[in-house]
Amino acid sequence: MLNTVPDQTPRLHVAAAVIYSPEGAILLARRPEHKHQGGLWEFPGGKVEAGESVLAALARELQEELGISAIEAQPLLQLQHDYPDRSVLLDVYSVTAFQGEPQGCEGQPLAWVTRDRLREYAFPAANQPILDCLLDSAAD
Ligand SMILES: Nc1nc2c([nH]c(=O)n2[C@@H]2O[C@H](COP(=O)(O)OP(=O)(O)OP(=O)(O)O)[C@@H](O)[C@H]2O)c(=O)[nH]1
Ligand SMILES: [Mg+2]
Repeated sequence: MLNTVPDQTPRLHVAAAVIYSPEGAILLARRPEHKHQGGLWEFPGGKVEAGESVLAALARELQEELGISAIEAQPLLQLQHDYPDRSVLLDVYSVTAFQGEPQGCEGQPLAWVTRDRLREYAFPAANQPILDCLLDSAAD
């Protein structure tokens, strides 16, 4: 029988957090060199596992990567991006309260960055709509 079903790589579902300090700075983490989009700065987070809710994934990733517990998270935006080697669906939340002091638990460098300095950091291409959103809201 002819195979008429096109090859489809499933879209990777990712939960990511724009984490705010009480002073309003945003936490960035640098992706390890050997990982997808390595060396670029990201909003902490990771893959949603099968059967897991996005918020549960977000909380788990922030605990694993930064050692913090998210207390308040609001949906910010959802976006899709097709890299040559993978397609992602990013579910982005604003985290405005958390418990603990963020640390690079996986050895990743961290930076607290004010919105006016976000442009100085190199991000994966998928992140452009997130940056547009954050920079737009800087106008208010
Ligand atoms: N966390 C995060 N991932 C992003 C961002 N932008 C972006 O394109 N991604 C992509 O989304 C995917 C997230 O994967 P990840 O490497 O964080 O996943 P993970 O924490 O579960 O890591 P693991 O696979 O080593 O367990 C990667 O392909 C990554 O390149 C971002 O701002 N934050
Ligand atoms: Mg991750």
